[in-house]
Amino acid sequence: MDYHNKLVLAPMVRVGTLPLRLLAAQYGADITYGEEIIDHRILKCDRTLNELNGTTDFVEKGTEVVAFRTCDQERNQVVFQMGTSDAVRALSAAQLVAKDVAAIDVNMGCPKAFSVQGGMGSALLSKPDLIHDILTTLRRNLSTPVTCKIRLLKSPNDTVELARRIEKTGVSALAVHGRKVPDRPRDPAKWNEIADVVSALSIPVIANGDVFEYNDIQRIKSATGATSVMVARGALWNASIFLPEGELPYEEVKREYLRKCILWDNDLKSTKQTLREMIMHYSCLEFPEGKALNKSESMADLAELYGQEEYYQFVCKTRFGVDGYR
Ligand SMILES: Cc1cc2nc3c(=O)[nH]c(=O)nc-3n(C[C@H](O)[C@H](O)[C@H](O)COP(=O)(O)O)c2cc1C
Repeated sequence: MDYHNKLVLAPMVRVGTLPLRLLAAQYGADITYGEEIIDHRILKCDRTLNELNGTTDFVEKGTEVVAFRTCDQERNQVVFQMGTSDAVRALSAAQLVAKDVAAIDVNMGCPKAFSVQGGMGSALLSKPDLIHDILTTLRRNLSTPVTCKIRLLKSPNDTVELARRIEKTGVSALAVHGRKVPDRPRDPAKWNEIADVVSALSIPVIANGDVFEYNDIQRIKSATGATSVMVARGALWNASIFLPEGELPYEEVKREYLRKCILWDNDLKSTKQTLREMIMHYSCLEFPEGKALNKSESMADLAELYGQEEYYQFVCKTRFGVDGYR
């Protein structure tokens, strides 16, 4: 996988499922990360071919819960991001999905209590030996490219030192979110500290933080010297951010997102959560749309809310040969 000069959809838990990834790709994202999935969880899954959708599903054993869904269309651009705190477990988890994805990424930036208490996410940042162990184990045993995503450490020197150690493991690229662990999303991303990492490394660095419109892509590249740019919230709010000719109207993007959710039979909770995030950015959940969204109990309800009943019926008939839908 080539990490030079790429536009990247960031990993986003609950929202970065197949429809958002395909939508971002349709609008120009070259590489699309899936939401972080914990190694323990993927290890409890069976890999199954879903003939109704044409997808490859990783389904939690004994249930119908899909932990990770992918398809051929994204085979060469989807990155499986994993939460882990153990090299052997990480390898077993990665081996399950490796041949269905373009790369494996390890999340080393998540500051949430759930991750940190499990020794994952940003807890890894203070354990360079464990980072080395996890990344070298993955690298040596997989033919799929391996990367990781970090946050900034307390001082620029600490970040550069860690980034150099990471580079030595042989990872294909390093994504740097330009915030420190205690920083909040509203705190400005420190592009200058990403620049320090870029100048110290030879591997491609993917710069991440505060890209909210297409022009910011060039701005962050110039400010950091990074070859590639990763976008999270900007793409969640309007996935057409990757279009050089300018963003499409948000209403249109939202409808297109829902159509992809219908087509790929996306999880209802994830669909609603993503639509909620979009609405909260542009409007307010207390308005009729938000209230109706919160009340929706099925994909059929969502199709009706957004005037997609015909499309929904068409997909149902094609998939099941009947009008019904799960
Ligand atoms: C809804 C949401 C979910 C996120 N989930 C993940 C995740 O699963 N893994 C991860 O490494 N970062 C996650 N992040 C962090 C983003 O990938 C990104 O690093 C951060 O939002 C900064 O980029 P931005 O300024 O473009 O939003 C998440 C961010 C958001 C907004």
